[in-house]
Amino acid sequence: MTEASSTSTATASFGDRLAAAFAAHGRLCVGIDPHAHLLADWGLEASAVGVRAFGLRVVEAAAGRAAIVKPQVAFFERYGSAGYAALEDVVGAARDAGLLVIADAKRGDIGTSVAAYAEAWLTPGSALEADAMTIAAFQGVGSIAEPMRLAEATGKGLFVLAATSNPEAAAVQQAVVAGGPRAGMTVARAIIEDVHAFNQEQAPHPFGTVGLVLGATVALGDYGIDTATAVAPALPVLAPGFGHQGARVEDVDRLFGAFAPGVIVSESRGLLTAGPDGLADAVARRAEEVRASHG
Ligand SMILES: O=C(O)c1cc(=O)[nH]c(=O)n1[C@@H]1O[C@H](COP(=O)(O)O)[C@@H](O)[C@H]1O
Repeated sequence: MTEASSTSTATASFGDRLAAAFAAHGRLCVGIDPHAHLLADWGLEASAVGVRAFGLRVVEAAAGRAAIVKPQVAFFERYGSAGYAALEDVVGAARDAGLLVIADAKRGDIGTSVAAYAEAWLTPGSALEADAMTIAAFQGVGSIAEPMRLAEATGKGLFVLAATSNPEAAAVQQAVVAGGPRAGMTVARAIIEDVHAFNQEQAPHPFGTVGLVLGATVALGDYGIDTATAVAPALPVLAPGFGHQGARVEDVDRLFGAFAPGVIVSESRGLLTAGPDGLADAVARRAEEVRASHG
């Protein structure tokens, strides 16, 4: 087998797929967050039927206009097994429509338990199969070693919470690591270093398998994060906080510095308030603004 043919038969990594999605559709991620008030505004009932219809409508509006959708699992979980069935339909429809799906599940636990969460979202053929999931490493980055390996093996991605958009997280994420090889670094910075080290051990791709969640509402310097660091350009960054939480698309380069090439601009309510009839146009406009401001 030639080198070229062996490459073409290998599973594409999440980093390869993310780069392709950026090139085809830009960096906008549309959040699927069926809040109760949005369901009411959209004329949908507060039920599993309502969140299913909401999610499918967002998928329809995002397909071909944005690269990524991010269903917020919590809003589906409220309706128990029927909510999960609705989520399966929404995730499946999004993937069929060519969108990358980041399941916003924010799982975290001891290693054996978090490994099972990762199997649910990242195993090809599983009922909830997504392209990536959000995950918490506040029980130690070592606790997510198994999900990191699974993602690498299956061409899936992970986004590890590091500096989140909510202000009340600052005291924890700016705290200083007490021991081990990252002693003296902030928690947020230590997570970045560990994620980068994992990606470095894998085959090179445009972006690593494991990325970060860095809120667009926070000053990364306050978290001990150097936005000029050389590790940054290869890291996918899920950046929530645009729109409703106050961050602006035109500030991406200023906020993220060297991380900007990997930044996914994520927005939920700011787009979803356009309503079912206005959403497609709102997504198209925001995607264009993102493209105009940072490629
Ligand atoms: O992982 C996330 O997506 C996330 C991380 C973070 O630091 N802050 C944050 O707001 N989020 C999620 O991003 C979405 C933000 O929604 P809007 O504020 O409506 O755009 C919600 O689903 C949050 O759960």
